[in-house]
Amino acid sequence: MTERATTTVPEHVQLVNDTSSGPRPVGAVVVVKFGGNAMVDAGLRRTFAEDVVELWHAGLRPVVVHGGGPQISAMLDRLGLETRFEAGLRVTTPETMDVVRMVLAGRVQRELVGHINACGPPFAVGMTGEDAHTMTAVRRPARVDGRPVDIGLVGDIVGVNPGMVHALLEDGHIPVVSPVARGEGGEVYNVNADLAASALAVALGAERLVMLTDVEGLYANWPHSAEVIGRLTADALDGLLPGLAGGMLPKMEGCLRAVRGGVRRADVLDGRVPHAVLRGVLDEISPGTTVIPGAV
Ligand SMILES: Nc1ncnc2c1ncn2[C@@H]1O[C@H](COP(=O)(O)OP(=O)(O)O)[C@@H](O)[C@H]1O
Ligand SMILES: CC(=O)N[C@@H](CCC(=O)OP(=O)(O)O)C(=O)O
Repeated sequence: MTERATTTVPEHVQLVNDTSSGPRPVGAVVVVKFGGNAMVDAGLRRTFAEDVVELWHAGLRPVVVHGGGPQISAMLDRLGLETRFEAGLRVTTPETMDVVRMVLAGRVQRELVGHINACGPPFAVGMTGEDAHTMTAVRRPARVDGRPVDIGLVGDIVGVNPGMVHALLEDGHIPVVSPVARGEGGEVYNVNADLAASALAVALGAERLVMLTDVEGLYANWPHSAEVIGRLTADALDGLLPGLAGGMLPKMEGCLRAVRGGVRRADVLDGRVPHAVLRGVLDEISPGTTVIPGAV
């Protein structure tokens, strides 16, 4: 039998027992999706981090899922690789997947963790859906004008194991999750961040899902009008989905899946407004689009 190795800590190394955030009872979980378009402004990234920390101090347990579409496209452009979207999802070749993972986990997530930790405690911990097998995905089939199209390594989440996220919350941390998932056979998938946030919210039994984006909310008859739909039920949204396009399609599909999966309320908020998260979560009436469960 092999003996378990023990670690001897040299005297000059101080063991830091960080009790400043520390384990504490887990309050209502709020999953906040921070969209790549709202993230391009450095000032907004800072106020977003302040808000997330403020939510934690208010007794809530925020979990951040971040996007990074514009940042991925900029890197693909620098590398001379093509950017193409179908039904709001990036066509992902194996080469694209490498860039997606590098930008999301190596850059966007790192910066966000740094911003939150500059405002903490509490302190943020970054992870991707691959870590601890948190998110499992299969290849997502896509149809354009009724015809099947190959969008490559785009994943649809089929399983969420929220244990690691719960553990971080219980230890007083703010998890920051990149939307990359693992396939059953170990392959890696690019998951739209709205759909990743939605799946995680359901698995965590979150009270709220908040999606920050670069418009005021869901517009009726977009792009012909910019009239925000303030509040709508899951069934009403279901009826609207086939008429939606672009980035709003996965976002609203994510809201629908969340409220149908038990989340009490999903909001799409204008992330260009400073402190949109704090206002949106703490105020009963949010300025964007609110989706609630139920019939029309
Ligand atoms: N009905 C709609 N209402 C509002 N925005 C829409 C609508 N349909 C498409 N869009 C587009 O969706 C975009 C938001 O989605 P996306 O670019 O994926 O943002 P994010 O990076 O925040 O996820 C808006 O900037 C807008 O161009
Ligand atoms: C499959 C798919 O489209 N994945 C997205 C993941 C990032 C994302 O969703 O970022 P935003 O929230 O900023 O749009 C992408 O590659 O752009």
